[in-house]
Amino acid sequence: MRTAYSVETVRNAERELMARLPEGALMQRAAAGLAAACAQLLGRVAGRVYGSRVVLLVGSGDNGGDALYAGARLARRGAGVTALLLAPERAHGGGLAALRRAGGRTLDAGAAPAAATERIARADLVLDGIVGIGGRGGLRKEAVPLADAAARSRAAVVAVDLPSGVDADTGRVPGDVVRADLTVTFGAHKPGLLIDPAREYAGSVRLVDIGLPLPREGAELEALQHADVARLLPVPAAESDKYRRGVVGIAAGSARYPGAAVLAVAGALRGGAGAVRYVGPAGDAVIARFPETLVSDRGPQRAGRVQAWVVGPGAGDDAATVAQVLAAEVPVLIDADGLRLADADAVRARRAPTLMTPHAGEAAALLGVAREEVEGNRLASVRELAARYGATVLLKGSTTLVAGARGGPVRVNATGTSWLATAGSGDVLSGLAGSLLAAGLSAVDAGSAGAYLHGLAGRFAAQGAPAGAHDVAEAIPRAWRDVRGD
Ligand SMILES: NC(=O)C1=CN([C@@H]2O[C@H](COP(=O)(O)OP(=O)(O)OC[C@H]3O[C@@H](n4cnc5c(N)ncnc54)[C@H](OP(=O)(O)O)[C@@H]3O)[C@@H](O)[C@H]2O)[C@@H](O)CC1
Ligand SMILES: Nc1ncnc2c1ncn2[C@@H]1O[C@H](COP(=O)(O)OP(=O)(O)O)[C@@H](O)[C@H]1O
Ligand SMILES: [K+]
Repeated sequence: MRTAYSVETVRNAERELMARLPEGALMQRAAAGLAAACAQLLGRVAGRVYGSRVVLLVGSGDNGGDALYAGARLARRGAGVTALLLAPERAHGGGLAALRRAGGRTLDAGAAPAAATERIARADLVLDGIVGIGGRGGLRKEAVPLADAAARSRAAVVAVDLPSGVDADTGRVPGDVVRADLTVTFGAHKPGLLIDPAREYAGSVRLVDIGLPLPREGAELEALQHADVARLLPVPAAESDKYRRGVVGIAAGSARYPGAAVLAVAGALRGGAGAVRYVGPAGDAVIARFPETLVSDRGPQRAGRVQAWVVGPGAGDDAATVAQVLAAEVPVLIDADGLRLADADAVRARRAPTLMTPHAGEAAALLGVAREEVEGNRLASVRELAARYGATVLLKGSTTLVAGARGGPVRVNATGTSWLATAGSGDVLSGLAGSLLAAGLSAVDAGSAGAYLHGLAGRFAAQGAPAGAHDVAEAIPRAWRDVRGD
């Protein structure tokens, strides 16, 4: 499991550790890890460290200090290092002295802007130490020309702790920001490194262990890895039968959208339940494609027992079916049209788990805000929805977030690919996650393991070329095998 901690938690852990260590020891650990990552990258982009050109963007805080000490280490290995100082009188004193001792140079970026951008243009590597977890708001205007020059330059850009300008705790991008190829972060991932839109600016992320004593409880985010998902996935035991494995009911599709029913069933059949029951007007289309489906036209209450329901994909305006499903005393996944048709009080009154799976537009409609507001504030939005509905909420998108009904760390999933932005792929996810619910996973586990498999399946289906939602469903077994190491 990968975790991310808030700035406040990181600061507390830092204080606790600093009290036990000699002054400056933590920054030296950070700088050593940072310099090692930079040296490795320089090997790739410039052939070697010796003789390479490194430019440091140095702000007024400890983030700049990290960059200066790392720059000193690279200078000692023969790199030509220039520090561009945004606030020369406030730059980290010890770091400046170390860089100068190692033969590095400094330049006042404000006083010599042309020389500063020219250095960046000719660099092999730019280290962004403008601002880290102490930053507020987007980049200040004096830093913007440096960030722009770095974006234009052919240099590899390495962000120190965070890309300067992103919001560490929320993943918001409130203004101008540095775009990095690699972010070297210290002690713990910060939420902004794992959540869009900020994540997109971080490039690949490397964590340097500096020994921070982080609390076992109290992470803001969790990201499942292969091993975590493998432990969650239901595998039939020798004594299993189809009913013990769980039956998932799919109440989806309409005369207008029969395909949504087919795709939800396609996901459900690959989700681990022992049987899939379909209720709705698209029975013929479902049976034609998946003859193993148990089809009923008698409505959810008389369709036979299920261990979980999925309701909503392609449902049109069938509010009565949604209401019947919500009245069932088994876990329910509500997606698509179901989100619009579900009565909020009926959702809150449910005793069995509820998993809601909106995309940003649907989440915005439920919250009564603009879509952009959800996209810019994904973490706050998913938590707010979960609290309002007393339900687990899975917010879809380039990074998928799953917030539990009772708070706790939010699960984040980034296994997906933008090829998944194709009509019907959400229907496949709803069937898949619903099947995992029927197999006995909690709503948070079903949502996050479902999103994990769905994202991987999307990658396998696409492999760099467009894929349809049915291709994604067909690639789910490959994603299972990949996760289980089979
Ligand atoms: N935690 C740990 O365990 C460890 C932390 N370490 C490192 O320390 C870093 C945190 O250092 P920090 O606290 O000095 O804050 P930092 O990020 O340098 O920024 C503050 C300065 O930036 C300025 N500023 C603010 N907003 C700005 C903006 N939008 N655009 C431009 N400037 C802006 C602000 O100026 P002011 O508001 O005072 O005018 C202030 O001077 C952390 O990210 C990590 O790299 C490691 O060394 C070791 C272990
Ligand atoms: N840019 C993206 N990167 C990764 N995954 C994405 C991206 N865009 C969409 N997805 C995923 O694709 C699926 C789309 O679902 P949804 O928006 O409900 O589409 P539909 O209603 O057409 O089925 C979700 O699982 C979502 O997380
Ligand atoms: K930075």
